[in-house]
Amino acid sequence: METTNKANTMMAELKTLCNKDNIVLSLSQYEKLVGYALLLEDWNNKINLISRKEDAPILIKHVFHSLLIGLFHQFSSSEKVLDLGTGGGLPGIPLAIAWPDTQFLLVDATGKKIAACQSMIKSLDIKNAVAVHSRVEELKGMSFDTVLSRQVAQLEQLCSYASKILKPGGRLICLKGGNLDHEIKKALAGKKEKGSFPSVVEQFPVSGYSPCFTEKHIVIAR
Ligand SMILES: C[S@@+](CC[C@H](N)C(=O)[O-])C[C@H]1O[C@@H](n2cnc3c(N)ncnc32)[C@H](O)[C@@H]1O
Repeated sequence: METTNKANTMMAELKTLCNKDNIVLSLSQYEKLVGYALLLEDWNNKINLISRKEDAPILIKHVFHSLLIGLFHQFSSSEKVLDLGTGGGLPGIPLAIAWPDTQFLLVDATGKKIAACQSMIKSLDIKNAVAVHSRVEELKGMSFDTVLSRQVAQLEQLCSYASKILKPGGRLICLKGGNLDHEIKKALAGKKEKGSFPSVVEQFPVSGYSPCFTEKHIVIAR
């Protein structure tokens, strides 16, 4: 009974935010997103997946934050997406729920985090996401239209990984915090060693979407 009340309150909160920002989702997608936030909280009590600082609800700080990528990039049905360093499934699981026709591969170097992702994907019956225990450098014979990454590495390093696995014309989309000017300059300066990737880097502030996202940006490298 208590869990149902908590889930209903969370659903109402998420709906308010999504409606305000024109993120259109069905009831079953809201249920899965709330279900994911609850499972992530449970798993986080067992293994370290996300920060344990209780400064903001998981649903906003992690789930809604991941969904914001969809406001800056429309995923398509034929698109192949990699979530590099997914940890507990961020941003890959919320985006797979929101974009059920797009295929998401979630990879992480830590096996127990991937085991948690696999369990959550199964419990939530998410058909378009697969979680694999691997370092990104070890993915062989695979290429992607889009590489996503949240809180994994400096942009220059992420561009180096992405340049080897992106299809021509693909993009790297990162969720990052702080002042990124120096990081972006370094990524652009290092492009000669990475087959001219990236040629363009854009950053979009997301602080307007919630007070939880002060100094946070979406960075898109092409
Ligand atoms: C700070 S966590 C962030 C996890 C998640 N993206 C999030 O936003 O909560 C960084 C994750 O990246 C993974 N990682 C770092 N380098 C990696 C690599 N080269 N290949 C795969 N995973 C990597 C780590 O194992 C760790 O789980």
